[in-house]
Amino acid sequence: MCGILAVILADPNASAVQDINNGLPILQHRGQDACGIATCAQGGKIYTRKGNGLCSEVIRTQQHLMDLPGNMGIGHLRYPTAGSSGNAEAQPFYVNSPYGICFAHNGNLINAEDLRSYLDHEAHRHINTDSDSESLLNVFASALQETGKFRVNQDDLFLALKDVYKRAQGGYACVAMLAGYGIIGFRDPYGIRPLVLGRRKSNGPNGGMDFMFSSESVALDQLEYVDHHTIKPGEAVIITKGGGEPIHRQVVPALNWAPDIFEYVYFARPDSVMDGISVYRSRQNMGLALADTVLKQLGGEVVKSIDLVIPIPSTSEVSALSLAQKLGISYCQAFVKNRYVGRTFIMPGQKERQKSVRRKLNAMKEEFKDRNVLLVDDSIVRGTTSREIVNMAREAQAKKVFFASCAPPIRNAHIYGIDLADTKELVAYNRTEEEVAQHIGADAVIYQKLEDLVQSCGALGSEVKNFEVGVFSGEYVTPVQPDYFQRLESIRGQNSLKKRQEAAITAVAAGIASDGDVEHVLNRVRANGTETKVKETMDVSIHNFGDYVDVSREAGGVN
Ligand SMILES: O=P(O)(O)OC[C@H]1O[C@H](OP(=O)(O)OP(=O)(O)O)[C@H](O)[C@@H]1O
Ligand SMILES: NC(=O)CC[C@H](N)C(=O)O
Ligand SMILES: [Mg+2]
Repeated sequence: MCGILAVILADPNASAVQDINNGLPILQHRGQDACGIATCAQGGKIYTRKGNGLCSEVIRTQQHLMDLPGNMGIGHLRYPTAGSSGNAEAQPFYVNSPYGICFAHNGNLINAEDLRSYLDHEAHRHINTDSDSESLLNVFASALQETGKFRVNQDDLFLALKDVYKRAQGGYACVAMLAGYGIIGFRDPYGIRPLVLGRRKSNGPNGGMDFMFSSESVALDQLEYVDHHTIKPGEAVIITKGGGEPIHRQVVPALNWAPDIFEYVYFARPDSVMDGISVYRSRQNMGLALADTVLKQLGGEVVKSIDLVIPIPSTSEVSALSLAQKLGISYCQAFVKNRYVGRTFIMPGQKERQKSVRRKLNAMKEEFKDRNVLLVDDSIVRGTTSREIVNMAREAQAKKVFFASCAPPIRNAHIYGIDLADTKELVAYNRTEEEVAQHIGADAVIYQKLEDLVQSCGALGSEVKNFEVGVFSGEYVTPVQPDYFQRLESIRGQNSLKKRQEAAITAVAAGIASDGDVEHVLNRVRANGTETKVKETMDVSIHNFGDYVDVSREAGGVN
């Protein structure tokens, strides 16, 4: 899952990077691995700064901002999908031909390999990373190159995008910046990934309008961009640097309008409106519907015996409150969150995630002692959070611990940009609900019904009635090649092997461990407690290092 932004200001002397740098932290919950900004100054010169880390780690000083001049630019926050988490895959990507294009993508392509082969054999374009986004940019650039023109116009751009739509399969919401020309936003024909456009009166001497594209409306709200327009499936919008109104075009007919329901369940901020649906309201509805299921599944007597409904901060708070109100049970925020620890699920590396749940959440023991509690979370994915949390409730001497999830059991891969986990890592994979309860140590687990989840979002008066729900149902909104899942698993396997090898080679080269096979080297690194030293030598963030060691442990090599 990623966050994208693009800004173009009416005043040619104004600085777009301010808005981008203020907007990215508002979308930080969408990606914590890497961050980047590219701007374009007068004369068409492009400036970029990107790398691994949070935005505050990548854009650290005033000088960094001053090094990004120009009145238009794009920004990206990365939570990687199937590629790697290396610096080289941080976005925006740039190609110099034709015209100089910068590109930022939220989503995941399910035919990335075919695109690479097309780019290699037919378009003769070199792709330097494993990122599907780099391929997508090059498909666009190649189509644009076909015009053979010295300068392009809007029709050329829309035509090139038609080619992108024809070739790219999967989920994608994208922003692009053409040097000296303007910015573009477009969205896949199924409307899986979100994109919204807003406008603001310019403060510049000549008036006019500033424009911003964003993954979520909350960034537009906070930066005072109004009059929000949801980019429709298959629609593209161009805004040129000369001022003037955005140019909208339905480049290809919409094949559906099925936003990813996981945005409403977990990813988006509650104060965003996506595809006309308030995330906050959808979460309230999830809580109400889940209350009915809890009552049905546990029965009136058991529900009466529950003393407290307790949310797992932060995402489930809205739903847990409406659930508590509907069941007439007291609501208690008995887990307190350390606001300086980020989202745990989107951290790379199981060990890091596990540690972070404890660092992030603290149980107020006196609220649990001798009470029956119903813990509510938005979803149970790997079960990392729920297992730790139930444990903490038990340590605090709760009597009965029930666990309710606003989302149904997750048993399938997410293939459109929210890289949930390898299916085998999903706690509900090949487990019944009772087995999940046992695994996380709860007295019972109550899952939302899929139809109730869909209804919670779909009943909110938007045009959107369909949702992408493949993680729950195994049925995906786009056609998927039959061997795709197999290939996905194999890519994941190769990636984890590559990471283990890199870590082991570094450890040996730095003299931290003596030579041996990969798993033995990593075993020694862990046993000596020299992970940090290897990390420093590798110059990767601490999160990423967690991943190196974890994957080796998951593979059975390190205990
Ligand atoms: O079953 P798991 O694999 O643990 O994943 C699910 C958990 O991860 C997320 O929390 P996270 O800490 O990422 O974010 P939040 O603070 O927004 O709830 C989500 O809200 C669940 O609590
Ligand atoms: N989660 C995303 O949207 C990621 C975008 C892209 N597939 C990447 O890995 O960089
Ligand atoms: Mg959570």
